[in-house]
Amino acid sequence: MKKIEHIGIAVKDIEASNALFEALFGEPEYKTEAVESEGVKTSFFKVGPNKIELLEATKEDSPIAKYVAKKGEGIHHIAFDVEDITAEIARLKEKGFTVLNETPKKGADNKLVAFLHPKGTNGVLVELCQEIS
Ligand SMILES: CC[C@@H](C(=O)O)C(=O)SCCNC(=O)CCNC(=O)[C@H](O)C(C)(C)COP(=O)(O)OP(=O)(O)OC[C@H]1O[C@@H](n2cnc3c(N)ncnc32)[C@H](O)[C@@H]1OP(=O)(O)O
Ligand SMILES: [Co+2]
Repeated sequence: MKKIEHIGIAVKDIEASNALFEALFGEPEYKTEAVESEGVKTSFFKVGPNKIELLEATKEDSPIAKYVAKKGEGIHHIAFDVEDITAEIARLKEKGFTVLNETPKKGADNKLVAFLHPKGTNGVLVELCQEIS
């Protein structure tokens, strides 16, 4: 894994949270994108070299809707940048991690993504991200 690609924060109202995080960071979001397959609207902020992803659910069975209903708003996942997501999935499976989608799927911001189950990672939902070239 190369670096943290982004930190994902689950929110109830992305418009209100965009204003809040703009006030916090001093810069507005640089991108917004809906990802239908995950049932989310996202927005992205740059903080120096780091990236924050806000996620609001757009449907009831979205992972974000379930998470907010159970735990409330807050840090939902940590995403790591990887060179070769298919190789990384194979390596982590071999190590005994539970990969939630063995076939990488299209995420936001031009990435292929895969997730590890938080039950196998001390309660942290881990996302792997590979830049689509
Ligand atoms: C925008 C695209 C992409 C990007 O490009 O960046 C994204 O970031 S998409 C983000 C949203 N998508 C996902 O999260 C996909 C992966 N997640 C899942 O497949 C599911 O959420 C899950 C992790 C398998 C949980 O689903 P499910 O079992 O249906 O939900 P439960 O509510 O029953 O949870 C079971 C268990 O897991 C705990 N949990 C759930 N989510 C998290 C989390 N984010 N972090 C830590 N723990 C989590 C939940 O609390 C339950 O625990 P117990 O209550 O102790 O059983
Ligand atoms: Co993410």
